[in-house]
Order: sequence, then structure tokens, then C-alpha cells
Amino acid sequence: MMADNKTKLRVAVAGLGAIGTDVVKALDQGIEGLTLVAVSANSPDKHRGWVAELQSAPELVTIEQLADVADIVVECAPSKVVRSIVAPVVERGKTAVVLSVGALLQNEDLVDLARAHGGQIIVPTGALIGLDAVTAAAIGTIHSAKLVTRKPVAGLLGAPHLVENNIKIEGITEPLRIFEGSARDAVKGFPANLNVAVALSLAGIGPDRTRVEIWADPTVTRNTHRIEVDSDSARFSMMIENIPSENPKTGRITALSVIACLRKLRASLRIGT
Ligand SMILES: NC(=O)C1=CN([C@@H]2O[C@H](COP(=O)(O)OP(=O)(O)OC[C@H]3O[C@@H](n4cnc5c(N)ncnc54)[C@H](O)[C@@H]3O)[C@@H](O)[C@H]2O)C=CC1
Ligand SMILES: O=C([O-])CC(=O)C(=O)O
Repeated sequence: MMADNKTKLRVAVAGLGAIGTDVVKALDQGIEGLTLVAVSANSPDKHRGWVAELQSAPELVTIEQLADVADIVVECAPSKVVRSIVAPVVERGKTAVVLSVGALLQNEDLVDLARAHGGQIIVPTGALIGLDAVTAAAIGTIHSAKLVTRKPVAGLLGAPHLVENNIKIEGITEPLRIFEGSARDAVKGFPANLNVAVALSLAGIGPDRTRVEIWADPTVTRNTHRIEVDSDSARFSMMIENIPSENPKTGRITALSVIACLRKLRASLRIGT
């Protein structure tokens, strides 16, 4: 990172939706060692008012400009723009925090780019649970890793897998398994829903060996993720039941996970892997 311990790292946020807005507000309220310098939005005029009232008065710039003005860029945007946000950051040896993790599978060279230039890509635990244990187990041998996701119908509508296979979930009265396969295929079919599957796979045994089940479940109101891991050090299963944010596809805890991740960057006491 560019700054030394006494200098604040400059942070920018790309995308002012459910996650980005909360992250911007938290940065504005103050996170140890960090300062908010810029934000980027698809419709800047919609955000000019409240952004101008922030204490830190960040600049509103395009996603391509973020890497020039910040040391850390937090991507909270749709997966299709991840490359445009992350490539210039890591090419400058800076840090990108990536939420649209699924996009990393279509852009695997971004990690190579970061390696070549001394940059870093950070994937927070986000909507999931237990990536501390998965990364630890992966130092040894993980035999199997599985994710079972259940979402209310509203959190899944419009997913390409449903549209392409003509799977109708509106009006179902019982849980319906709508996908079973690898994490790689899960995120192709559900790009706005299954970032967590890719995060689990990158922490553990990769997108082809990580198994995923997705259920449309009219009996739940929360986005529910259960991970099951068997390894030579431990066997564990963990479940998280996320209250949806104003974006029904996204759990409220996701923004909090990003804020916790940013706090860890310069905190005097750091808990967890
Ligand atoms: N890793 C994880 O655990 C999770 C990841 N996500 C992912 O995080 C991303 C953000 O999620 P949300 O905030 O819920 O989405 P959202 O749809 O509420 O917000 C995305 C924002 O990005 C803006 N945007 C679009 N194109 C842009 C551009 N070219 N420049 C600047 N801004 C642009 C949109 O206008 C929108 O305001 C999504 O890709 C989502 O799938 C969501 C939940 C959990
Ligand atoms: O449950 C959530 O908050 C969203 C989600 O699964 C994802 O994007 O991976």
C-alpha cells in the first residue's frame, strides 16, 4: 500500500447501491487510518445532493478515474464493470476490495495483474460465513466443500438460469431446488446471487470442485447460506440467515462485512484470520 502508518490511506467506492451507500456513510463517519476521497455512480446526478453533504466531501468521478485518486478502491457495482474498476487499481500496485466476486472467474488474469504489479485483491466474507475456517482448512487438505443457498422468490427473479431454462418460480408454494452443480456454473446462472459460492470456492478447493445447491423457497424471508466442509483438520457446517437489504438479492450484513474488512486494514487490534 502507498501510505505509511502515519498517513491515512485514501479510499474510493465504486457503485452507490445497497452496499456502496452504507460503506460510504461508514467511511464518512470515520474508520481508523482511512479517508474517503472519491465515489463513482452510474447516474451521478442522482447522488450529487447527499454526497455533497458528507463531511469528507468525496469527489464524484468515473470508475476509470478512481485508481488515480485512491489507494484502495471498493467495488460495489454490477459484475459487468468489475474489470474496468479493478484492472487500473491493481496495475498501479494498489488494493481493490471486490464484492462481485463471481466476475473474478471470467477475469482470472486480474489476479496475475495484481501479482505482477504488487497490487492486491481483497474479497471480504460478504454475505457468507466461515471463510476464516475455510482458508485455514485449505492450508491442509479439504476433501469436500458445499454451499446450499435458499432465497425467497423475490431474491432470485430474473436470474439467467431461470430465464434460459424457462423455470417459473413466481407463485410456488413449496421449496424448489432450481440448481445443483459447480460454483463456476452457479455464478454463471445466478450472477447477482451466487457471489458467495465463488468466494467459498476461492477460499477452499476452487470453482469446479465446490458443489452448490440453490433453492427458491417461499417459506423463508431471509437469504440463507449453509456451508459444509470436510477436511483433514476439521469438519464444519455453518449457516447464516441474512435479512435482505433494500436490494432483495443482497443481505444487509454484506455492507457490514465490507466495513469490518476496511476497519481491519489499519486497526491496532485485529481479530480473526
Ligand atoms: N460478495 C458478496 O457476498 C456479495 C456480493 N454482492 C454483489 O455486490 C455487488 C453490489 O451489490 P448491491 O450494492 O446490492 O447492488 P446494487 O444494484 O444495489 O448497486 C450497484 C450500483 O452500482 C451502480 N453502477 C452500475 N454501473 C456503474 C458504473 N459504470 N459506474 C458506477 N456505478 C455503477 C448502479 O447504479 C447501482 O447503484 C453486486 O454485484 C452484487 O451481486 C451482493 C451481495 C453479497
Ligand atoms: O445473500 C446475499 O446477500 C447475496 C448473495 O448471496 C451473493 O451475492 O452471493
